[in-house]
Amino acid sequence: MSLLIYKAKNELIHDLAEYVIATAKTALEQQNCFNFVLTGGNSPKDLYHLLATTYRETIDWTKVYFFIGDERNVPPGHESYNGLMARKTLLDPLNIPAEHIFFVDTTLEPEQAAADYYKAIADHFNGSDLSFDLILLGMGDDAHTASLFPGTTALKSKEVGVEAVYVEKLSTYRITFTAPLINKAKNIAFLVFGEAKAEALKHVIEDTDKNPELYPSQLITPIDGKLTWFLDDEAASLLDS
Ligand SMILES: O=C(O)[C@H](O)[C@@H](O)[C@H](O)[C@H](O)COP(=O)(O)O
Repeated sequence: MSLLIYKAKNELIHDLAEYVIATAKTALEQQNCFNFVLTGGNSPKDLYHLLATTYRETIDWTKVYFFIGDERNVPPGHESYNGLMARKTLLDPLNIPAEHIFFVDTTLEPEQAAADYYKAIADHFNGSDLSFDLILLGMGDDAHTASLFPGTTALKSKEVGVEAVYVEKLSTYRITFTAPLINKAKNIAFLVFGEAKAEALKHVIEDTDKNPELYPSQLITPIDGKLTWFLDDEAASLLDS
């Protein structure tokens, strides 16, 4: 069962920050570390800024390990590199050390970049279950999430892993967590803002006959974890109340 929280975006961002901090505190109490997967795109920028400023002193950020759920096939310094946005808005302001940041090495060919990234993740978990404490996800107006785009091969993957996938509509490769890897998480939070996503969101959440080829976000069904949707009023405007 998933929980839907929706309200005006400026309030919602504070709810989301409180949720991230509460989830981190639980993980830190239980295991003295917090394995936190960031999302790319524009939706999380205000949240990252809030965590790095208003919520800076609320947890021991030296015990947090940061990952990215998907990456574009561009050099690490490119403006479209998700990791660069995360560094600028969150990681650099918090002075997170390099050894606590696990990003995709896109100087490699996509397949190698994906394989190396998955190995780095597996090495980090050091034989224990690859269950992230929190995975943040955005959603496109085509219902994609991470880089699980409609009609792509990655949607069919049954592997717990990271895959390189060619996205026809973008005419480029992406590197992405597979749905089975995402679904092992203890907590998953979608951030969906704006009217442009309202129709896709209605299909993702309310369609009884699921069609993940068309609405890939429907693949996100945590095995044991909790799924929470953080929606602004515009994105939620077509949902049955
Ligand atoms: O690489 C990316 O862009 C993201 O991981 C992607 O899945 C994003 O979350 C959605 O496209 C929504 O993007 P916005 O937040 O910019 O609307």
